[in-house]
Parts: sequence; C-alpha cells; structure tokens
Amino acid sequence: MSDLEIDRLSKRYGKLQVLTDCNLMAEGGSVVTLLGPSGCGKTTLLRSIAGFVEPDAGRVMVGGRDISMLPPNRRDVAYVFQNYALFPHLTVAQNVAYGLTVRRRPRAEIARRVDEALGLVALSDFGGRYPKQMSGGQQQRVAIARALVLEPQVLLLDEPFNALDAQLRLTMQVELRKLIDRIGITSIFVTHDQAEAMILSDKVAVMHGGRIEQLAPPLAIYDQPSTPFVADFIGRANIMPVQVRAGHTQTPQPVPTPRPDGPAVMIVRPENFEVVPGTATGWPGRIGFATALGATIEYEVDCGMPDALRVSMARAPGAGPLAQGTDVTLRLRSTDGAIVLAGGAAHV
Ligand SMILES: Nc1ncnc2c1ncn2[C@@H]1O[C@H](COP(=O)(O)OP(=O)(O)OP(=O)(O)O)[C@@H](O)[C@H]1O
Repeated sequence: MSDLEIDRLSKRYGKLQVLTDCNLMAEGGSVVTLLGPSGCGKTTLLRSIAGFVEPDAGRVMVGGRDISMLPPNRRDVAYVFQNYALFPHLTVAQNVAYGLTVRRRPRAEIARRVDEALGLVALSDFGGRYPKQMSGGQQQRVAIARALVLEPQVLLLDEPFNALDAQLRLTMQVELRKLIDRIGITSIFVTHDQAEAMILSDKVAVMHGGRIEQLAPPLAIYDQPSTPFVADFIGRANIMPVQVRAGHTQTPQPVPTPRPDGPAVMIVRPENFEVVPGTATGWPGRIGFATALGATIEYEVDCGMPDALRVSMARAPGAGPLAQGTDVTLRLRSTDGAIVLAGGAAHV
C-alpha cells in the first residue's frame, strides 16, 4: 500500500508542451483518476509513471522512493493497456504467467501466483482457454490479472474499458473498484468519461492543456470546481459573468462571496435552478426548450444572455413540462450551491 507522488513533472515534444508542472499525490491503496479531454496529456502522464516516457523535469516517487531514473521493468508498477494486448497464441494462464516467466520465477511459484491472480478476477476456470475464446470483458479481466500477478506497488490503467459496451463497462467499473478495495493497491486510472471517474475514484485529477487543474474527491470537484473549465467538464454548468460588490454578486438573487469587488464568474448547476411561472425574484426569461426525461424535466431558458440557462427539475408523477415560449423566472434553490470564481472566463 505505497503512496505514489508526482512532483512537478513536465514534458515537451518538440515545440509542444504536453505536461506542465504536474503534481499529484495518491495515498496507498487509493484510486486517482486522470480525467480530461482528448490530447490533454493523460496518457503521457501515465506513461511517465510507468517509465515509458522520459520527462524533462520532475520526479515520480513510490513509497517515498524516487523511481524516476529506473527503467520500466524495475519500477514495480504494472500497466494495463487500452486494447488488452494479450498474446493470441498463448492460453489465458500463459498470458497471465508471462511476466513471471520472463523474470524466471520457479514453476511452482508461477503456478500458484497465476491461480491466485485468476481467482481475483473470477476466471479460475478459464486458464486453459485462448483469448479469442473469451468475451471482451473476460479478456479485460485477463489483462488485469496479468498486471496483478506481478504484485506491483502501483497499478496503472489506460482507458481499460474503452472497447466494452455501456452495460458491461458499468459492471466492470464496479468490479474493478471492489477488486482494488479488496487487494488495496494504489491505482492510477485514465479516462475521458466523467461518470467512470465518479464511480471509480477516491480522487480525480482534472487535466486541461497539460496541467492538473484540480485534484480532489469527485463530489468536491462537482460541488466546488476550482475553475470554469472544471465546472463545465464535470457535470453540466451554467457559467455566468457577474459583478461582485461588497461581498455579494450583483445578481437578482445576490450570492455571498469572499471575492473582491469587480468582475467574477458564477457557476450554477442545472439542478440548483428552479423554474417558476410568471414574475418573481430571480432571472426573468422565456422557455426556449423543454423536455421530460422521466425522472426529471430539462429546460433551456432564454434570459437575454449569450447562452440559454439550463435547468433540471425533479418531475412530479404525471406532470409535464411548461410549454415553450412561457414567461418564467429562474430562481436559485440555494445561494450556497452557487459557486463564485475569479473573473475572466476566457479560458472556458
Ligand atoms: N510521442 C509523441 N510525440 C509527439 N507528440 C506526442 C507524443 N505523444 C503524445 N503526443 C502529443 O501530446 C499530447 C498529449 O497526448 P496524450 O496521448 O498524453 O493525451 P491524452 O489526454 O491521453 O489523449 P487521448 O484521450 O486522446 O488519449 C497530444 O497533443 C499528442 O499529440
């Protein structure tokens, strides 16, 4: 159960700065997810931990030991690839045994550890099969067993569920989280799927343009995003320019904030707005789009801002949405739930 620490890691390819001053701490036995849009540097950071990429600056420490200078096979970390990378001509057991075989472990030890690893991923009876005789989810479990058999200090997983359909993906996410809890291995997981990050992670590192913009537990990121980009990437967000004066936003419902006077950005989650017909205290607007999704009703309300404001309200049994074109007022359910950040939303 070793801690993993990344200290001011940077990497550039030619003129392209791919990682800038990345800091990250994963406590022993916890799962940290690297989450961000395509090209933000997630895989490069993961590969730097594994030793497949040589950073220009910074350190990687496992259990307090600096492993930055070690080759990949001496780092005590295991890597699960997106496409499983199983050897088709080897059986499941031989695939799982591979890393131990090249390390020339005694045969009896290999047999015991392969049995244990297959047991961990609930594939004890499948050792004699070939990869092509297994489903996608089973092949992914073989790939995970092949990593775990090495008993690494750190498990690195690069979008391991990409090839699976939505239902199986969800099952595998839950299974993987339970497995990691059971064996208590520090794990770093790459995904661009925010729901996956919420399910799997103790902490999420939201990456943007080669930087880690926020590192925090998933709900803390949802409730207290540190930048408009993070707010928009995790869940849905209404992002509104506002003015702050004397500790409050100058908005129809003033929101208290410690920010100094001047321009700021207010973030309101769609479920923190409610639509009330007619005029009241709040943002006056007109319903531009309404749809009932079963459990919720979703509105887009034109309040004279560049973007319509989005609202998500619980649907009472039998109730339908208000008609498009209805004049309404948007109200905050909770001023505490509105987030006020420093001004200059240009980087959203
Ligand atoms: N070996 C390389 N040489 C040059 N540029 C590279 C190399 N590897 C990655 N890059 C560039 O670095 C940037 C980050 O790539 P990376 O694969 O880390 O992103 P990512 O966040 O994992 O993206 P995705 O979600 O699409 O896999 C991209 O612009 C990519 O083109």
